[in-house]
Amino acid sequence: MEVVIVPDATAGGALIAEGIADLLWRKPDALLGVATGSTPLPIYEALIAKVRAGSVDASRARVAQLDEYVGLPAGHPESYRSTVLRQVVEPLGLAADAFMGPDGSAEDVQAACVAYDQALADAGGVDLQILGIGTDGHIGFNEPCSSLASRTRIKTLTEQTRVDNARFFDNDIEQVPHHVITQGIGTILEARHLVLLATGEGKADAVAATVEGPVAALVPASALQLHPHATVVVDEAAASKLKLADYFRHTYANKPSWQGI
Ligand SMILES: N[C@@H]1[C@@H](O)[C@H](O)[C@@H](COP(=O)(O)O)O[C@@H]1O
Repeated sequence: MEVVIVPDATAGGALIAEGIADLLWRKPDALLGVATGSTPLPIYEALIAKVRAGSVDASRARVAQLDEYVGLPAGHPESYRSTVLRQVVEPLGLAADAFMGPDGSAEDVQAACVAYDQALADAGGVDLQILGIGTDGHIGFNEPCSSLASRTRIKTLTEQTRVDNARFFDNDIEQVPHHVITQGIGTILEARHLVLLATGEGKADAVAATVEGPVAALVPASALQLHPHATVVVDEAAASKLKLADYFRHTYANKPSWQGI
């Protein structure tokens, strides 16, 4: 696992967008796994700016959702499908068929989960998966004690996650669904490169447990320790509880420039 400490969220977004640009250069039809929430926005903004400036050609890129609420009406503005379309797919100028996600309004949710895992495999697998992290250490919507081998499936949100996400629903927790579909941790680990961005002091405990704690289902993001190519990008505040922060800084400062993230 590589840990990169950046001054702020903007720098983190720029660094990861550069990594995506390198990937699209090597593989123009790369499948990008995208997370929602506030944290990845600087990544999308930096990538969209590169595309608009003509320095990156994302016209053949494909995008895959990480997770989805269950039971929101189709087209709800806070469904993750609507969010990813608005924040990533449309600004990048991608066609709707370049985008895939689990069907949160399916009658048979379990079948929709199995179908999504299959669709990811049929698409050749995710090349680079962007991840945020919940304050409780969740990735996607894999709440604490999710199996580290889990596949895409339905999950029940913790009260903490519903409180955290209420800001997207008029600060009304009653509007936040209880159930979600999420790529499983086993599914996420199949992506070729995992890139987790965490910013702000509120994520410092979760980051320390993820990076320096034991691999444990209690901290789902700690599964990144099992992946051969995982990059954790954190700002100074999110890095503030890392014991090895100086080592991570030294390592990154001395990294060969050709290596990228
Ligand atoms: N399902 C999403 C996660 O993918 C995201 O990482 C997390 C943190 O969101 P934020 O970046 O807004 O803190 O929120 C939700 O639970």
